[in-house]
Amino acid sequence: MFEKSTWIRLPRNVVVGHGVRNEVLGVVNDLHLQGRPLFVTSPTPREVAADPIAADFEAAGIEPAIVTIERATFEAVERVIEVAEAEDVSYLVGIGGGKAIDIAKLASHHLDMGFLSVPTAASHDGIVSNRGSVPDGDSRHSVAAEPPLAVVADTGILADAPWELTTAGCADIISNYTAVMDWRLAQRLKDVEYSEYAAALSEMTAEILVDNADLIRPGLEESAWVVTKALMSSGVAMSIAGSSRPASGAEHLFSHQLDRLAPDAALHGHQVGVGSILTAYLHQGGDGIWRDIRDALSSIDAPTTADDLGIGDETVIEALTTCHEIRDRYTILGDGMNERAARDVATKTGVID
Ligand SMILES: NC(=O)C1=CN([C@@H]2O[C@H](COP(=O)(O)OP(=O)(O)OC[C@H]3O[C@@H](n4cnc5c(N)ncnc54)[C@H](OP(=O)(O)O)[C@@H]3O)[C@@H](O)[C@H]2O)C=CC1
Ligand SMILES: O=C(CO)COP(=O)(O)O
Ligand SMILES: [Zn+2]
Repeated sequence: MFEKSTWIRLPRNVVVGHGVRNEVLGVVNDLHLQGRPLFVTSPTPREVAADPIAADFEAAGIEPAIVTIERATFEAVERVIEVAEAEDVSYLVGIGGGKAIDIAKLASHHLDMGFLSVPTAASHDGIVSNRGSVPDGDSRHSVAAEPPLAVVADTGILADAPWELTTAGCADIISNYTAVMDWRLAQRLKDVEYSEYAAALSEMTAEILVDNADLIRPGLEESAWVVTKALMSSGVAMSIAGSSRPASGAEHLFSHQLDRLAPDAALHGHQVGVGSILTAYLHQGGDGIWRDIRDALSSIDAPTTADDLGIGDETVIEALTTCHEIRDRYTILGDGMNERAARDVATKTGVID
């Protein structure tokens, strides 16, 4: 008897375009959300978007509660939950980059409330996904969470954000190539659950982005449009898979370890991009696609070396040799690289001198 079942949860409304910041209230009405919202944001996105959106709500007679978080931590999730309970809110709106959206997503899951995703930077592919990514001591959890009921992505805001945030989003997408290689490897060696549809969507998203690399230029609002669509598509791949596997392999483990070894040195997307150069080489050797990944990153001004990331060569080696321990996710790193092998791949790919 065939007993397999799946439950894919996706946003009901996706609104993308110039000036759609003004549509958040309309989306709330369309979803029949009642009561008071809690806006979860971080310092810069608060100024850029959360305060103006709050003014729209106030003009309509709804006074949002607002909580501003500084870092993506489980303590921040708890704080948001406490504020939500104290302020008697009915739904959440995550307004910001990856940290604000992840925290809103996790808190809404805990509270069993809907949430809206309002990205202010095209910097990560968690905009739509049903996963939250939070560091916890020596490990980093990819936690099942509430997917957004709706996404409102204002390309005007995204295009005005610092250019490096957009190149970080591109690099997060380009890293899908190696994430899918790791996923297929884990399926072959460890029989992990695998979805061909999610893998194909994730790879195709990276391919479309690379094919449109010439449209991705600073100051062009069309760039924000191209990148945001790719970020959403990658998030949908994660939701179809019910895991971050289509978009997170060993290159993400490398980045998560850098977050511990060199906090705030570089953006998530930039770190995973450099990780992807390294792990593509590990998968396929010198003749494989590592050069294409490096050239694609370089063509959009994303970092390709330790220097570009602002970290030392030894930090790269430490991250490479230890990041397999971060979580129980089988990748090309297997049970860990030794130092000589790590130095070899990092030197041959030009990531370190
Ligand atoms: N759940 C998922 O599936 C995924 C989750 N992630 C997670 O997302 C996070 C990375 O996202 P990322 O967006 O890089 O991180 P942040 O949310 O930390 O944002 C990066 C920086 O951009 C700033 N910023 C955001 N919007 C604007 C704007 N419009 N103008 C100027 N500055 C702005 C933030 O300012 P400020 O410091 O003031 O807030 C911050 O300094 C990581 O925690 C990662 O693990 C990434 C991919 C997928
Ligand atoms: O960043 C992600 C996908 O781009 C997902 O992050 P995790 O590695 O925490 O699952
Ligand atoms: Zn990522």
